[in-house]
Amino acid sequence: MDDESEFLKRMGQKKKKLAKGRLDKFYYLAKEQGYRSRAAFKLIQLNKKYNFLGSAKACLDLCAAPGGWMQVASKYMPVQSLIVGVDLDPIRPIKNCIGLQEDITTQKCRTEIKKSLKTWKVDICLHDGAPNMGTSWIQDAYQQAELTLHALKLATEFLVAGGWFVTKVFRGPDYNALLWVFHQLFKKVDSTKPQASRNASAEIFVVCQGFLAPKHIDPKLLDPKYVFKEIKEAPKHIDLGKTTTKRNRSGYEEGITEIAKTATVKDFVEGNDHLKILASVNSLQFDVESKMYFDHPSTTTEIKECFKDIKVLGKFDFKVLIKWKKEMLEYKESLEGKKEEEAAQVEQPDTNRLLTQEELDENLDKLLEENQSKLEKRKKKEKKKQNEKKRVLQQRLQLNMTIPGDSIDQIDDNNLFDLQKGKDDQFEIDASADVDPDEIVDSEDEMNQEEYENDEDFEMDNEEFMEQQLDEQYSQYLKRVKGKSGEVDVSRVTKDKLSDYSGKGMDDLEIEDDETMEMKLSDNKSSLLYDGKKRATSEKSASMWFNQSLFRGVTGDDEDTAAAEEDPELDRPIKLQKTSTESKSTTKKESKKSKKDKSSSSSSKYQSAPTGQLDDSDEEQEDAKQGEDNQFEVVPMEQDIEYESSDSEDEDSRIKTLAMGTMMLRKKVKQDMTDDAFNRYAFNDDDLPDWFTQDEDRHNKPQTPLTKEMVEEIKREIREIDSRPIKKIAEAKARKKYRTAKRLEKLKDKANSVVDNEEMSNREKTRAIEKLYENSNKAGHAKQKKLVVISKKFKTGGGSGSKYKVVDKRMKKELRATKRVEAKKKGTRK
Ligand SMILES: C[S@@+](CC[C@H](N)C(=O)[O-])C[C@H]1O[C@@H](n2cnc3c(N)ncnc32)[C@H](O)[C@@H]1O
Repeated sequence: MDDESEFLKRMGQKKKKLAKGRLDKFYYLAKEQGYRSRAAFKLIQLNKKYNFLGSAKACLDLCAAPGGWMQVASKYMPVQSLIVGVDLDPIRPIKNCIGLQEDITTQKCRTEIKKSLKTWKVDICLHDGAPNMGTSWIQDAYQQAELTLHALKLATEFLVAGGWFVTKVFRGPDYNALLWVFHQLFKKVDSTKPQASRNASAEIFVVCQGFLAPKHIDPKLLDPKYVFKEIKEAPKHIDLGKTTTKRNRSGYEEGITEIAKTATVKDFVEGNDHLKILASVNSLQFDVESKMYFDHPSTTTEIKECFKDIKVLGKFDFKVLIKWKKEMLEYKESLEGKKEEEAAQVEQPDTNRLLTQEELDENLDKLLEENQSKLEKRKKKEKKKQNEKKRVLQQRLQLNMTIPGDSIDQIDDNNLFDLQKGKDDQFEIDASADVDPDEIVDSEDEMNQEEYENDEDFEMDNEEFMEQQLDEQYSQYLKRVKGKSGEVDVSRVTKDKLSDYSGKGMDDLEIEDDETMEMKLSDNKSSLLYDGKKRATSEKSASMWFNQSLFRGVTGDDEDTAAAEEDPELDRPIKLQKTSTESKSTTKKESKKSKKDKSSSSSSKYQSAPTGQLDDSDEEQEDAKQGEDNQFEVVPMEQDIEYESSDSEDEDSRIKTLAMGTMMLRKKVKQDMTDDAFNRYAFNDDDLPDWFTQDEDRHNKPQTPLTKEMVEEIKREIREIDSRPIKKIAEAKARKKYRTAKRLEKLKDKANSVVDNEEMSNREKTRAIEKLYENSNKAGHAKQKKLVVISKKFKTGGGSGSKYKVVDKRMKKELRATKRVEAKKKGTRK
């Protein structure tokens, strides 16, 4: 019989009522592997840790039914081992095992075991007993301890010296006393809790090894009356509710007279400190006031069982209880809410009656308050958005993702816009000339509705923020991959982000684009208000903007810039479009116009001039006209041009460019290549999805007439150039070579003179020549070996014999200078 069955048996439950959650993996594993109880895995795990079964020849299993441990013992012990199992309940026969139906506390059991073992002693005595009776844990814990002591008594009788005793113990008041006894009889005592033992269970397994087998054991050592005497005699009063036991013993806490502390389930559910309750009581009781919780369908048998013995609850049970408490609290609140509603219905029978003036005022006040709070929320949100934008902008600036002119411009233009707004309301009226004021209010209201009454508002912000972060990282990634300048990617990414951003249409997209990239040049200087400072900044920004490589090489660019410099009429401020919030209130007409602007921008790729003069298209002329009306002219955004940055070009593309350049030296090839670069169908598509354009940018590269061989040839040339030594090294090497040649020549001369010397004998000549070579070699080595140490403080001095020559920087320089001067003097004298 396993623990849960035992537990439920004690609680008067049947196994069928067992909550499914309690049937864990070991239950199913036991079923699968044919073990009679899940407890079998406890022994398997204990044996894995201590390996007591492997070498045992005889085993006594006390409290063995239904026989799971016996099965394990017969499996892990050597074949032909003797296994005797004893239990109150009958044990179904197990191959090669003996089963006895006895009470282990009786003398009869002892005799029966003796009969079965004959003259044998056992190497291991197992005990997994659980007492069969009891109403509270404390009582059962004592009985468990008592049973363990009985098992130990049997073990001392039948164990061989050095044998093992493995027993289950409940961690209760008698636990330490038991451990003490074990220590008296065994060499080593270990407490462990195998994985298969539930956390919720207070059981623990004590593995005693090396039975000392004393000749005489004091009977008091194994007598519960004595072993647990101290506790028994403590002057404490027991209150165990319905049941009383023959013994008095302490509870969990020292000095507490009442062992079983209880609280009501109502206290637990409705009280403020439910954790404190759980920590301090032994059980929770359903009283009359808790009846509503008792009857609730979520109050399962498992929960009721948990309430009976709080102290043995595990983490999982605690969680279940806390969840249940939460649910009950909600249930209670809903009940109260219903009651209140009913009461209100009773009190307010006629809702259709006419409201009094006071009630009307009250309602109005409420409405006003609500609106006020909404407005405040909106302001806060707007401020937050602005701050966020500023932060992102700063980040981009730090990462060089946005050119400074761009950002300054943005701020300037916003201010410029404000200035206009402040000085002359005419502009605002102009900007929304065709707008029905009611419509604006309505649309704003709608926006508010959407923005501030939506619960997901905050999440949207977070998402947006996250998006931004991702975008930034993506742009950095693109920068690395493609070696492009950051600002281009940023513009694209920003655009992507905006188009992806749910809840924002194309209009928003255009507006946000304005904030980052798109600029407008006003045709009519006089119609716009701006002050000098800002104009200067704008001009600076404009010049920075047009100085970008993007505008280099664009037809007419130079002329336009030059013209702008010369013609004061063209000397005008750069204007950003309105900020997002202002623009949101613009009319549909405006948004339509911006769409047109956008389409015109995409259709005029590679031909757009910074002034935004778009020649042929009627649409564009119309736009220009409209722009004039609104004091704006749209400068199409150059978005998809590939910027070649020589700095960041990788080796391959540099080589390809070089090869192309070489090819283009021939006029015909140059012309062909230029012609091939244009396709009359290219860039004609409007409103292409961003993912498509991006992909196309990345992969749609012009087919060049370059051949592999050409590229390889250039690569080889470059490699050859790269492998050449640098000039200084080459010179030094040449100098060395020259010096060696000279030395050899001198040596040769000397050797010749020795040879020619008629006064010397042949022997003398040979020696003299040998000496010459020796000396020359020595001189060369000595020079090489001389190390120069530059010391600041002159602390380490090298004596005359030292191979180090210690100098300081100053001295070295001075020495060189004097040598130089001397050399010069010599030169002039010559
Ligand atoms: C948890 S079960 C043992 C399970 C067993 N180890 C297995 O693997 O199948 C506890 C057993 O202790 C037995 N028991 C309790 N008190 C006993 C006693 N005084 N004498 C013999 N057996 C007892 C119960 O009958 C019960 O079968």
